[in-house]
Amino acid sequence: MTIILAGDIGGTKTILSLFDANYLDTTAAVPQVKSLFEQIYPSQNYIDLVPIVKKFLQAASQQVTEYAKPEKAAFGIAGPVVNNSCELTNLSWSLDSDRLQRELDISPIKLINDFAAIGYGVVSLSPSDLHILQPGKPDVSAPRAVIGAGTGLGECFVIPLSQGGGYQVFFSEGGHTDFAPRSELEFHLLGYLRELYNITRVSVERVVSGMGITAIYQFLRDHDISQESPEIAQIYHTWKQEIGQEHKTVDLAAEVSKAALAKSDYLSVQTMKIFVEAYGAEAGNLALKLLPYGGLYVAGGIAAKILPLIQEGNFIKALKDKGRVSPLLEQVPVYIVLNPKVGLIGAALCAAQI
Ligand SMILES: Nc1ncnc2c1ncn2[C@@H]1O[C@H](COP(=O)(O)OP(=O)(O)OP(=O)(O)O)[C@@H](O)[C@H]1O
Repeated sequence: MTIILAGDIGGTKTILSLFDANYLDTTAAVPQVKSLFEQIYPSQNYIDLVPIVKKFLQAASQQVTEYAKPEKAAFGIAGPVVNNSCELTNLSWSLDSDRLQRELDISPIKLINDFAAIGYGVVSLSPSDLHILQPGKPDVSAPRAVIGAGTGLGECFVIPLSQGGGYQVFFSEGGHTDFAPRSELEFHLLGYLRELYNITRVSVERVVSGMGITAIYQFLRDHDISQESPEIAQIYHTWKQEIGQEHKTVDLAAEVSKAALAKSDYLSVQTMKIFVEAYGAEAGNLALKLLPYGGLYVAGGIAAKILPLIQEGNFIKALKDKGRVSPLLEQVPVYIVLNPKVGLIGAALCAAQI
């Protein structure tokens, strides 16, 4: 039995899990790890990751019959990871693997970006973890691409290693590439966002993310306020008042998306239509750059929550609407990732490979 510690470290919560990687076969097409014990901790209640891990291992030693001290660990972290160290976005934690290895007496420990962890995780997902949006013609020797809208927009790619099996994940800053409008309405949206944020260049993350949903909603309501429903108006005003506050009582993006799913609010439906199309178009841009015949995986917290809106067809239509090269994209398998633990599983797989 090879015990591995994996973590998904976010500004709000820290999820830790002990995995058994004993039967991990890196030459197998789909590597697997098995979770033995998992706990969730509110990150803000702790001054550092070390006390959380110690508490977790203490609980695991009491509750897991086949408990053994982890041989190695990897943590997917919400923040820029450089040389195995990271200053967390939204937390005062400063993590580096040398210190963690010393204080936790576990070695090696690897720190990776949380979206890169998703990249490690997608290769191991089973069919029930995925919704197939387009079957394409899967080629296991080709790259896989991962895109995911959540608080921001993450993009990475995964390359199968020809020798010895396994995969290598490359993180990217693709979410910060330029938003490219494709219609009159989107050109207006671009101008609106430049004024709203007082910026000259608009990144695609400003549109394809939770923050993007709220911005698109604002754009449409400012364009024609008469269309706003009293229910969403109330949520919008509370959301606006709470900007800059630490404690928030509403999530405007979530409310707009729920109203769009229920088809109960005109502006919300229009907002999500623009969002879904822009998301599909950016997924198509990523696909054109990588030709990921191994699979294009749509991860992140939003996609699975709005699956019926994605299934309506505009996502895949925008993805493939690329002029002369559109037929190339017919062969790309496109999957929506349904398993919210993909990042945690990915961290475990990353640790197993070090
Ligand atoms: N039902 C929903 N529909 C659309 N957007 C939603 C929904 N619920 C939450 N969101 C938005 O999703 C974003 C959070 O995404 P996600 O759950 O992927 O978190 P994350 O990016 O991993 O960040 P963290 O976990 O560190 O907070 C927020 O911007 C939120 O407004």
